[in-house]
Amino acid sequence: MYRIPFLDLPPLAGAAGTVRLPGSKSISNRVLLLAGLAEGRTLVHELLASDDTAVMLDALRALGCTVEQDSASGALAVTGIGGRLPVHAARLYLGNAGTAMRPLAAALAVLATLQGGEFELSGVARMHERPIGDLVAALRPLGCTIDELGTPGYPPLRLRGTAGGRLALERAIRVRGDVSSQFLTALLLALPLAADAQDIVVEVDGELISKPYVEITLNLLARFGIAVRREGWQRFTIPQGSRYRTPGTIHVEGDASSASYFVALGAIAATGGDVLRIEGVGSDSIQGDIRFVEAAQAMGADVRTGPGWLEVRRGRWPLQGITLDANHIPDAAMTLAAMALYAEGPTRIEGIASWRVKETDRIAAMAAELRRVGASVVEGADFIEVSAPETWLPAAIRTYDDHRMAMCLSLAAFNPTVGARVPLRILEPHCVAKTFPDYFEALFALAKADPADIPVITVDGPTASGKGTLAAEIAAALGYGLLDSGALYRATGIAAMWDGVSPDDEAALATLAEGLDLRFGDGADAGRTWLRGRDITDELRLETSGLMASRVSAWPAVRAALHALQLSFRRAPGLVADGRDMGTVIFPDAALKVFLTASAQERAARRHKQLISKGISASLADLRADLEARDLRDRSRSVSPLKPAEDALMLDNSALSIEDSVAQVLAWWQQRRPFGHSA
Ligand SMILES: Nc1ncnc2c1ncn2[C@@H]1O[C@H](COP(=O)(O)OP(=O)(O)OP(=O)(O)O)[C@@H](O)[C@H]1O
Ligand SMILES: Nc1ccn([C@H]2C[C@H](O)[C@@H](COP(=O)(O)O)O2)c(=O)n1
Repeated sequence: MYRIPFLDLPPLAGAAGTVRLPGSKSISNRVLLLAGLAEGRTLVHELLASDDTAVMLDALRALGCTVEQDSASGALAVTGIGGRLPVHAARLYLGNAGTAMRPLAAALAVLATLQGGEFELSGVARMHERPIGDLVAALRPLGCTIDELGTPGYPPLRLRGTAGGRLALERAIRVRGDVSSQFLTALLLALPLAADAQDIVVEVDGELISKPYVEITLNLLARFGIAVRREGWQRFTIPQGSRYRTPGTIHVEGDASSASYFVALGAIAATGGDVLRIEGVGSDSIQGDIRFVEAAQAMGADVRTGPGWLEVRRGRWPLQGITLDANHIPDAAMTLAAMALYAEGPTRIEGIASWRVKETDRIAAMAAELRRVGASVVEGADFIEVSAPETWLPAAIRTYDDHRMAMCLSLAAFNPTVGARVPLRILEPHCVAKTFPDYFEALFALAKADPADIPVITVDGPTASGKGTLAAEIAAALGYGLLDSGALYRATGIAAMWDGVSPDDEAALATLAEGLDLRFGDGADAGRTWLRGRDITDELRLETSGLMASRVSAWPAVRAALHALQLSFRRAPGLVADGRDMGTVIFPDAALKVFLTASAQERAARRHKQLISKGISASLADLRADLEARDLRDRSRSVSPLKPAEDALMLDNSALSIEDSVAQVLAWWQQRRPFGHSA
């Protein structure tokens, strides 16, 4: 996940490949709560790992459930409380997870009333602005004691009761259904806790919105042994004697709302025979948002489906604007507003008043951010109408701590498909952690870009000037990839030493370089390097390897052999490359070129300190002599000598800290980008 203040997306021109979706948030949190209330152990496969499920898991642990990884299956094992509270007091922090706050509030209100206890539920500031009053209003007449600790009608809440209390269940429980279907879902998930002695009836006031989410609830309740009887969408009966029974094992299907971004991506950018395949959700989905596919098809997407998969190609182009009542797909409908950027005629999405009480006021937020990229937008209390930009603008997109804002607006980066070529900045991209922590990684794995559009920052300079350190920090700050080009020459030198190839045998060295079986680790292995399957991370940094690299790199055939490999590192969202000729030869079109220097004395002192810290003794004088000899060879060779590019910015960091150098380069970078500092 990109934990950085902003992520710049280069103009993206196409998309193809396969994406495996993370588990559905709605299913994950319902399954977790049901498993937590049930008796016995439930193995949950393909659970979504995200902020919203993390807060639910923390809550279950605090309430006395056991949550562990099952080593045999790799699934998450939840051992529930069997409807009996082992813990009678807890303070639960639920972030911004509506799917945790509402059902837990109902379940703990019921449990505290019947078995005694005191529970406080709170969340982030926005959670305290998201309504819960209708649920409180449904629970209080039953005899639940609920204190509203902040603004009436909103979390935080305290739920309390004394053991032996009873619930007034003789009459139907009434709940409003026209603000959020989560209130009904919360009651349906919680009330089986009290169905020992009688049927429990819940009646909905007003037109129930987001019915498909209630269908998910009913479907999962059935999986846990609760067969709710439904009369239309107004009356629901939980039969007497209902008891949660673990199904033993349950699989969470991929998130249909998350699928919408990739369906849209295929419709916009899977051209010329390319296909975008989405795995984890398909024609057999129990999620209402799967019907987003119909809306996307109406706009022109070519979508084929099967059990557990979707395949998308561009169909009609440009897409076609539609008018749709999206009450049945409230979350995925946001993606239609992003597709509207590529449509002929306006796209009007109606029946979406609930957007205003989600993670943010999504109607206002979408309107503001779509306008930022150049779209014309009309908004109303319960609709939004979007027309494609006449002129695309490079924009810094605010995300309002709303995962869907970030994911939807990222689709604006595909503007080269309509003849524009503007980059996009997504502010606070880590908000996607709520449902799809690796969303941007998944997007970049599918996206195609013209290499010329992928920004490169080069850092060249003499040995031990701090290039590697600076490049790694800049890459981390921008979420860009990293090319340590010296490592390629070092690895070639190591391979030559292993194979007994002379550093003077240009042809043999070039053959080695050409077939270099080199692998750079990522994730938990980031920073490690393997040559022919052998870990050479430490060997790579030895002074002997550096000197050998300096010798082999002087041969034109070796440099030619490594050229294409270096270019292949230029991938979205961008690259920081360090070496000797990054700005002069390999990436002459780099957007920013830095030539980093420091005095020989300072560089020798740094190298000395570095070696001593690794327990390697070295003489300062010898080190200085070695690095000066290496610099001389690197500067005076006939091909790609070490020298600043004509358009490089010089940075002498002899008297600068690492932080100062990083800040300077980031400041230069900001000046080069079209976004300015807007937020
Ligand atoms: N601005 C700085 N101030 C102080 N120390 C620094 C600075 N920049 C880097 N260093 C330290 O200098 C040492 C050498 O840095 P680094 O390995 O990044 O240099 P390099 O130019 O990549 O070297 P090489 O060309 O040999 O790969 C490291 O221990 C690093 O922490
Ligand atoms: N782009 C590059 C990178 C490195 N080299 C050569 C010259 C260096 O002395 C040697 C080791 O590089 P380091 O890891 O210290 O950056 O490799 C080069 O010629 N061109």
